Amino acid sequence: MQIKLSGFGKRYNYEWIFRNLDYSFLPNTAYAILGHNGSGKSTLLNMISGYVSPSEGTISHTYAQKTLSLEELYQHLSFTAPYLELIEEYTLTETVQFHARFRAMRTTSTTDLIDRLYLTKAKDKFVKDFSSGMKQRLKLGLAIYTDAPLLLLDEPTTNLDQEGINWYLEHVSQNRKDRLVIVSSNVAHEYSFCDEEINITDYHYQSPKIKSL
Ligand SMILES: Nc1ncnc2c1ncn2[C@@H]1O[C@H](COP(=O)(O)OP(=O)(O)OP(=O)(O)O)[C@@H](O)[C@H]1O
Repeated sequence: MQIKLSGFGKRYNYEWIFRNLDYSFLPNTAYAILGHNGSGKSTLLNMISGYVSPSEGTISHTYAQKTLSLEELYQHLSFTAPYLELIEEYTLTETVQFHARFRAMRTTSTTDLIDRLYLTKAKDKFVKDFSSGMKQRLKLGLAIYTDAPLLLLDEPTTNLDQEGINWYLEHVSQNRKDRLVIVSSNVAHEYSFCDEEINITDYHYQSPKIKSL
């Protein structure tokens, strides 16, 4: 997967979040989008996923020498973020089975994925009874092990303790080969494996009046 942003910008009401972003995300590379709280990291990740439209500029997603339409893109990306919800009424096993009905997985079976999550003992537990760290591990596991060439992770270690962070780093590192991985973060350990860093604040818009001061 390759992604090209040209003259990319986002404005909410009258406020430009970022502007004039020209960037190419190359295949088989891991990128970190960095910046302080409210700088626009999640907005950019959502735009890369096709969920949020740009206010100006264009984006293209290319896979196997073909430019993907928005509908095709959804089958080629895997995305998780702290604000995305799980179905609380399902057990862990039901959650994994439900997900696997719609998406091809890199794991061999439901049990295989649950074992990789180190959540075997919780296989029949309802998601609503999971701790916040268990939920985050489940969301990350579903994202990392979905067989998609584009993996987007927004603040991946939210709610994880040190053991959970180690688990995430091990599994994302094992599964980054042959994929484009983009992580949005302001915590160093979340993106230590990344090859490239983009600071979204470099693309913050200043009006010509402010610039000249
Ligand atoms: N739907 C929206 N409508 C209006 N403003 C929005 C909307 N979504 C985001 N914003 C604004 O855009 C800016 C960037 O938000 P965003 O969530 O992308 O930042 P972030 O860098 O991911 O922050 P954090 O590190 O806190 O998660 C913020 O000022 C936010 O208030």
